[in-house]
Amino acid sequence: MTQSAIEIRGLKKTYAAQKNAPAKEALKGIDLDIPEGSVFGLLGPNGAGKSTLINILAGLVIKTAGSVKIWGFDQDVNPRQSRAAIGVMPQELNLDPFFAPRAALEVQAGLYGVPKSERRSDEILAMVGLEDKANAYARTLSGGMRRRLLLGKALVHHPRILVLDEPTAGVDIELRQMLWDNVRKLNRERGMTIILTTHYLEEAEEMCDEIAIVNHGEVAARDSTANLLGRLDAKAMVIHPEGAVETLPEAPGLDVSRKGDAIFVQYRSQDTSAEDVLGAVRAAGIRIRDVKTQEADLEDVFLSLTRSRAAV
Ligand SMILES: Nc1ncnc2c1ncn2[C@@H]1O[C@H](COP(=O)(O)OP(=O)(O)OP(=O)(O)O)[C@@H](O)[C@H]1O
Repeated sequence: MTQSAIEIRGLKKTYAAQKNAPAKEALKGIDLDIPEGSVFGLLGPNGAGKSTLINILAGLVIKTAGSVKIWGFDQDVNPRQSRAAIGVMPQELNLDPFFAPRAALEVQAGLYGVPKSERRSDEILAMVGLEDKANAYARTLSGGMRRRLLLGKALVHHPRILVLDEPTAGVDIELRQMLWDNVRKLNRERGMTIILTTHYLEEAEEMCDEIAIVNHGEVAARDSTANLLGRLDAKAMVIHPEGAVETLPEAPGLDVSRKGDAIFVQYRSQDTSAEDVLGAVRAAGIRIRDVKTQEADLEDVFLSLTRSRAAV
């Protein structure tokens, strides 16, 4: 059986009430096992609790209840070992502006107590493509370079598990590709377990073996990427007719409604083709002036998953 790199049981986090805000239960009892050697995606809408979860793993936020084991080490019993097993690339570009990349890596290694003989700063700089910026001040680095340096910093203590919080939010295609390549390499060649949060379905599809969807502080779904995305094949077509429409088209598998003057048709691409939809529209005597198709986006995905879960 595959070992768990991370084992989370009954994890709860309530942020205390502030002057202007009531207490917030950000995590409501999460149980989650993340298999060793996997690339695992944490998806969820804004405010779902992903950052809270990751920050607890990273030791930056203190949990309210429950237990977390990282690489077999319970955070409460072996805090040092559990922290050493994990590296986190944060979302914010929070770099000390006075340190050049090589110095930043050395300082980080020092913080983690990595002996000089085991430091690999130049190797890491080469890996993230910053060897020619080794001695440039951080404030002179572009956003993309800063992000790569943050990835480097997360790796200095040779962690078994790498956590990437929204690694490609707002980055260009070239950097995204480079980050993906790096992450794949770390996973395949070094067996590193990777956990990433993302808003991009495409990224999750490309990178992750398994996905957990977090919603309102709970795990709403957890499955292999293929199974999960297969459940999300909802599509929609917006059809602008010539003239007014008396009767809406009807056919099995179609969910038809009006959207202003247009006709809005939702269907599943596994069971229904675009031709089936257009055929049903023509069969209702409607002449088509224009058509647009829409893929399900992440919001639809969360809605459909949370709805189907509520219905169980
Ligand atoms: N320090 C804090 N104090 C009070 N409430 C907080 C704090 N941090 C987060 N929250 C609240 O907890 C909930 C979960 O937030 P969290 O940042 O974990 O969500 P998220 O899924 O990471 O969202 P995003 O995708 O926007 O980063 C939100 O309602 C948020 O407002």
